[in-house]
Amino acid sequence: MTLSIWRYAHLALAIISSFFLFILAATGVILSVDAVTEKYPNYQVENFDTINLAQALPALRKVYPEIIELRVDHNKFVRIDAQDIDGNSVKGYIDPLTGKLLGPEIIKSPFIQWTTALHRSLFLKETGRVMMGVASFILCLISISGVVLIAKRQQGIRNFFVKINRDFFAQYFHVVAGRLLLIPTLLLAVTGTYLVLMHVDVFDLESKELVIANDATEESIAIAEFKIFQETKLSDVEKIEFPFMEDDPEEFFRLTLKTRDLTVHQLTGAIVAEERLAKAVMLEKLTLDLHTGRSNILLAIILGFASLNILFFIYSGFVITWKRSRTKIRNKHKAQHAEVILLVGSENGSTLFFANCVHKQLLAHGISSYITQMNQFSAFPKAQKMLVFTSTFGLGTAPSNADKFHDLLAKHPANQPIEYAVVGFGSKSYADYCSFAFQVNSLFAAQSWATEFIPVHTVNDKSVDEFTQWIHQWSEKSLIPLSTAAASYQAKLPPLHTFKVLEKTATSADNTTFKIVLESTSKKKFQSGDLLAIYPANDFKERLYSIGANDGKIQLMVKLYTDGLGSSFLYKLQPNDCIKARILVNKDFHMPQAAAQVAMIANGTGIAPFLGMIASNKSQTAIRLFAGFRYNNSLIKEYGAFAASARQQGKLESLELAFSREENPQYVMDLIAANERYFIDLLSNQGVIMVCGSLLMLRDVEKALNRLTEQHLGRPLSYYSERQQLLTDCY
Ligand SMILES: Cc1cc2nc3c(=O)[nH]c(=O)nc-3n(C[C@H](O)[C@H](O)[C@H](O)COP(=O)(O)O)c2cc1C
Repeated sequence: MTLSIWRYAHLALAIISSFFLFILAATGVILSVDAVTEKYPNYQVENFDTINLAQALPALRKVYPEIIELRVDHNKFVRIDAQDIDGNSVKGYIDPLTGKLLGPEIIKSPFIQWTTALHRSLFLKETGRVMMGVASFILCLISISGVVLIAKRQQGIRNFFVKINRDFFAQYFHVVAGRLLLIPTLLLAVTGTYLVLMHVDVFDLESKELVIANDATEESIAIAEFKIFQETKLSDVEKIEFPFMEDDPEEFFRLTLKTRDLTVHQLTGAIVAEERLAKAVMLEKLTLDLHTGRSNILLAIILGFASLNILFFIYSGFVITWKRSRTKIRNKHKAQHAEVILLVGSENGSTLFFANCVHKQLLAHGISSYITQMNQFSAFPKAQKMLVFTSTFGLGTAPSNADKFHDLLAKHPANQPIEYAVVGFGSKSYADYCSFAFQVNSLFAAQSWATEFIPVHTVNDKSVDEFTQWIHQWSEKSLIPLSTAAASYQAKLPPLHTFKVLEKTATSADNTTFKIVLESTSKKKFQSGDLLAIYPANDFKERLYSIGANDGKIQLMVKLYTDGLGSSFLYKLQPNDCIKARILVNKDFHMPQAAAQVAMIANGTGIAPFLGMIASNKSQTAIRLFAGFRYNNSLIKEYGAFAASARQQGKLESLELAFSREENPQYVMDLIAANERYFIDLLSNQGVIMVCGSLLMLRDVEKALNRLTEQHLGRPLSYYSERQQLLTDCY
């Protein structure tokens, strides 16, 4: 909870000031480049810091009989405004010991002047300065809240600089750059704020005057003898105004030094008046040096990077926020009425994304699903199933939207039995891998009303493959078909394409399955086993069909349900009609390339991808097809004809059929039992079994195969499925 307050403060401050910070940072980068480049060409002379005025001024007077002004800038370049012996006006950088002209006066380009004005005040004068000052102050607060967030993330300030595990690019670099450039960023922010405060007269800038009596009796001496000139280094000088008329005792040298202003008698060298600068003015100069890096090239470069990094912070900060908030929780059903409850613990939004993909599919299947954050856990009187999707943070602790779950679960016990399943999202780079998910699993296990539906499952680094493994398990046990295609759980959905209907068969009294052949108008590539996602109601409701690829065309086998949204939509289509759909690559259910032997087991429309795989079995893999149907109807005759032709071409070894509603009812499990030896040999010889069709059939097939492997091979079926020797796609 406390994390949230800091995070919200950090975010709110960033949002409020982002526009101004963007301008400050972008112009800051330009000005820092200018601060670096203005040091080239280098007009600083050797041993500059040792030269005093008693050395420099007499030498310069020889070369320039009339000097109006001498300035020493923050680069330690000496600039003169004078007339030379020939009476020519000279304005430029000189060697203070020889008077040699080193280069012309540099005037800031209009672009730099424009950038400076924008940086300081947005061209809005005093109002703009105040706005930029406030933005700088907010940057201080953002930096401070950022430090707190990093400390919390690192489990304490002691671990501030401990290695950071990479979650995703924007977040990783936001934190890494935040740590690296914290000091320069704070420096920019504090000095920027102070400079604005100076300009709005918050501090006393009055110089204090201290008049020293002039000793009128002193004799005239050469300026090289002036004590004050001997004591004053050029490096302490900002500006010297020379007397207008030489020898006139009423005309003085006026020296603006770093810490004081002096009026010096031009004949005797006596200090006539001295004004000491207020501390605030000196501090302002120092602040300006620190803010601009104008007096130190290394500082200018570091500050330039810090400014550039502020731009990156703005970008990465918004990416993080977008990722956290991109998945919107939308519920169609009320919590009190929902049968399936999805509880989500997510810090950065990725777990919520996975959970929401499941939620949407459940809704599309007409299941009353309700998704909420774990910290919103309350009474769910109609719940039958609870699915927990949670990440782990810190040292195995809850994400911030799940930290109250422990208490809430105890507070709201259910009055009905509920089956739960927990999916943990984490990273193996942490010692406490998914430990919060395990804690939650144990919490549920301790509730009298809760029964574990399937064991806790972990997902490392947001692996879609590992997540679909859980989907397989959960679907198979619940008989609720969820997509096992990785593409269904990726943030970037494949694009929609237009598909033209080429052919569609009709259903008949003894056959409710029809075939529809589609062609992609954009020549989109696909393989048998991929899925076609259609949107019959033109909304989020998605229906998936297994693709059988046939000569570059998509062949679907669809069972027509009178109230089926997807099947009736497809059945109404006529040749030449076009639909929008997307192809979801289902690489876990492609024809295995390395296997010498493949057994294909299907029931009903599950035969569709196998028809395509057999038709394109050019490598003549030894395929046997085992298929179960209800009736031996006209469609089966077509399959028979297809199989006979495939066998002739060497693409298929055999087709074995089982009919459940004919005389001597049989199921595919009976076909497996009748071919025991074949299946045992196939698995021991690295062959692959593919299953497509109903989840119920899959469950029975797996039972039958497991019995075989345990009895004859001494291993459970899971041993072979882990080795990709059992591929399934059931619904
Ligand atoms: C600061 C931080 C601490 C983390 N701590 C753990 C941890 O202790 N155990 C773990 O398994 N994963 C840990 N992770 C990894 C996340 O749990 C994992 O990236 C997860 O997928 C993030 O999901 P979310 O985006 O829904 O929050 C941590 C990640 C971050 C950024």
